[in-house]
Amino acid sequence: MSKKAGPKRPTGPRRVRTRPRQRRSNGFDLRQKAVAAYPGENFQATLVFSRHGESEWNVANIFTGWVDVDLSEKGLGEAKGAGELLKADARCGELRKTWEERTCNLALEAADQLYVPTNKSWRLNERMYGGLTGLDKKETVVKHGAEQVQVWRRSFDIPPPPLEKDSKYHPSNEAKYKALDPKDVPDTECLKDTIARVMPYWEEAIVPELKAGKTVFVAAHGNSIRAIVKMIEGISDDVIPGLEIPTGTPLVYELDADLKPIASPLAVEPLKFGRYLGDAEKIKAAAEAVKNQTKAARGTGRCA
Ligand SMILES: O=C(O)[C@H](O)COP(=O)(O)O
Repeated sequence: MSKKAGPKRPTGPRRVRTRPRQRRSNGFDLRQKAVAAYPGENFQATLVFSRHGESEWNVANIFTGWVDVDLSEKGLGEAKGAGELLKADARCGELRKTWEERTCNLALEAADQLYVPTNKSWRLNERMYGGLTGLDKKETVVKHGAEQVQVWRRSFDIPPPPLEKDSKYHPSNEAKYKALDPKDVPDTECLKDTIARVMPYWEEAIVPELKAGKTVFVAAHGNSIRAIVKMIEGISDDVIPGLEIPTGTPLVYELDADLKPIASPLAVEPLKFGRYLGDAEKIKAAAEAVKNQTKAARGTGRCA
């Protein structure tokens, strides 16, 4: 069968390409890089977490929970630094974030990705610290003892004491939470409670983008990130107390077609799959500093 002549190609001088071929978006190149880096792993998508940059209450060592506080000068720098690291390593396709928008916006601006579609949800908020909200962490140790405070901070299923409904820190007294179903507004939360309210968002707002092969950047909080990471890494209830999340430091997961994490040689215990971007020694020291926020000064028994 003779080939039917296709449409007549316009005659006249051939258009000379005056500009170099437009490079595919970095996203595609980085995706190719990731696919090439994990041959045989059936790479599907990249997931990046970053805890917010250091906040003013982190500096003051105050239990924060759902209270929305500003970033410190150092935290602003950390947020920008996270974006600079992202720029080199992960082209975000989607952004999921909490109400704490400062870190996201600064990070995406530094990564030249302010155009990324964003979505925010209270479900990514920090664990609600209940009756500890607004209290100094070291003074709380002096009052209740280091062991009890460690249980409240890092146990899997033992929450801090509930916060009084009439407290100025109770979310039900904040306009931005007025639309929430009252049953979703906690008086206190343990990590198990945090997981229970983060997971519906993970399934509905993050998984579909990952399944579409997009790089999703989740800017959230120490314990809401611990909640998702526990599930991704398969960390047990008795090991999870040992996981600390430093502020403003991108944590990258490459996921396979079943959204299972691909092991990374750069992962640091108790992580097996996630790799932090940045200086490993600085990151280790920052995670240790989070752990030591409740440590009293050596030998005095008083708070440092
Ligand atoms: O809510 C807070 O105080 C911090 O953001 C997390 O505190 P933690 O490291 O003591 O859990």
